[in-house]
Amino acid sequence: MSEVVLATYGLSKSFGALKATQDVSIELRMGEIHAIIGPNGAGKSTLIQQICGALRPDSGRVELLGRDVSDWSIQARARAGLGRTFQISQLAMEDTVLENAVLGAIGAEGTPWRFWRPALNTAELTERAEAALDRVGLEGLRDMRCANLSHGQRRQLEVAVALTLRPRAFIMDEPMAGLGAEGSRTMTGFLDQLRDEAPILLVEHDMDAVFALADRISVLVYGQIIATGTAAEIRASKAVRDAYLGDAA
Ligand SMILES: Nc1ncnc2c1ncn2[C@@H]1O[C@H](COP(=O)(O)OP(=O)(O)OP(=O)(O)O)[C@@H](O)[C@H]1O
Repeated sequence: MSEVVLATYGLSKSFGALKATQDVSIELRMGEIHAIIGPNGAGKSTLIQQICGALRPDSGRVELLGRDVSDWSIQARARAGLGRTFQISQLAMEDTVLENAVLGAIGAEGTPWRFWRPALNTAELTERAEAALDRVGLEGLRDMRCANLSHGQRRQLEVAVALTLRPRAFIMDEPMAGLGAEGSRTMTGFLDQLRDEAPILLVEHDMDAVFALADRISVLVYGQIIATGTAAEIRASKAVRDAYLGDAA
């Protein structure tokens, strides 16, 4: 079995009486896409936030590349190789595609934010940013203002920004959200290739994309993982049908 890159052990988080995640243990292995699915309010965002370091769990721990990162900041986890794309865009709309990617690369180096404009001349950063744009197919749009990109192109740029960190593991929160059929196909094809570079923990409501991409799927319901398995195993699971997928399986 391939190497575990990212793992949670017994992550629990409550908001008052509400148990948003309960004893969640999952593994992300080299080369795989592991999807987390579940109904609205199941705890998917809460889980991701605990993995990224935005929310402190009540109990449990997070390991990245075999190191316990539970007490590390978001930035420290990112520098250690945890790449992330967000549900809500973090792009600087007035800046160009290349400038946004360079911003990501600067984040990777830990350079203070205010120095970023002069840093545009730093060949290494620009090279890293250009390589990431190349990788997502946006190389022809490097001088376009981000505000002028289509929604799908912005999603691609968000992945490029994350790629400038040279992540060892990716966390993606609904990368298909708001994409039309063609945009979803493009993104699906892209994620399919990306998994070889860095495994992806994928939270996604688009079940066509999940079943097309995921090597393994974990189903989260009321904060608990009720099943983990291949797409075929998850489709066949009575517990999953009853709790979530119903006839969609
Ligand atoms: N900061 C918070 N304070 C109180 N309750 C919260 C907070 N964040 C989330 N919750 C609650 O925790 C539960 C899990 O929410 P979460 O957003 O993690 O679910 P989700 O699976 O990501 O949902 P969706 O698919 O709709 O994004 C929900 O009942 C939500 O209302």
